[in-house]
Amino acid sequence: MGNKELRISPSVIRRLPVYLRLVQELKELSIATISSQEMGDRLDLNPAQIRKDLASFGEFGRKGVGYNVAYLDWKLRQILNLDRQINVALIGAGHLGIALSNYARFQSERIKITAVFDRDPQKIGQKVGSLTVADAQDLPLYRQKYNLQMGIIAVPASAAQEVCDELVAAGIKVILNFAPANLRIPKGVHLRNTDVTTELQALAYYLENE
Ligand SMILES: NC(=O)c1ccc[n+]([C@@H]2O[C@H](COP(=O)([O-])OP(=O)(O)OC[C@H]3O[C@@H](n4cnc5c(N)ncnc54)[C@H](O)[C@@H]3O)[C@@H](O)[C@H]2O)c1
Repeated sequence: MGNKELRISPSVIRRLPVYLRLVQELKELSIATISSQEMGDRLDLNPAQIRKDLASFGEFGRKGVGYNVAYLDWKLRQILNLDRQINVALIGAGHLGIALSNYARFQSERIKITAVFDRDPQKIGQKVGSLTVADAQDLPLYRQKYNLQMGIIAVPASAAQEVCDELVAAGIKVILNFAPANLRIPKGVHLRNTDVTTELQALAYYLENE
């Protein structure tokens, strides 16, 4: 990973994949150019914000013409390092791990689950899609062999910190955690948590009381 992200705020980085998703939709609709106004309408975002976000990476829109969709696609992928294959280590070949391994959309986005690990002897050696579940102890070996750069934690909360530490020790610095646990990470490691339960709990607030 380059040091380019250090200059760009995390909130801008979070919006870039949203722009990229819109760009994919536009490509499917054979739309060749789009203005920041139209992007804002489609994404429910302020067009000035979009222009400012994109301008952080240089001038690539033209006044009165808008953004060239193909160029935007190329540029966003370049910024997000999605112009190359990113190999992912998935830890935990349980219900969620298997579902994630079979989720084809990652593949098309150049993010590929290249190795699946577990520590349960019953699971090690089993097939998950086209992959064979490996022993979690062998993570450092696989990390080198397959250039694993990203980790996904799909183990129970009780094992999540230990797995996180193993990923970090193996040299993986970018981690997505699905376990409902607050993980400690050293400086230089980037962690994102996704917790379906807390999302649902927050949504439950909006239910009307009967
Ligand atoms: N299943 C879901 O729909 C879902 C949704 C959101 C979040 N989650 C969270 O994702 C995590 C996994 O959920 P699940 O339903 O797949 O659980 P699961 O019990 O089906 O699978 C967990 C797997 O992790 C493995 N494991 C445990 N400790 C390990 C370790 N130290 N190293 C390597 N592997 C280890 C187990 O052997 C098992 O195969 C949980 O934290 C859960 O809360 C699950």
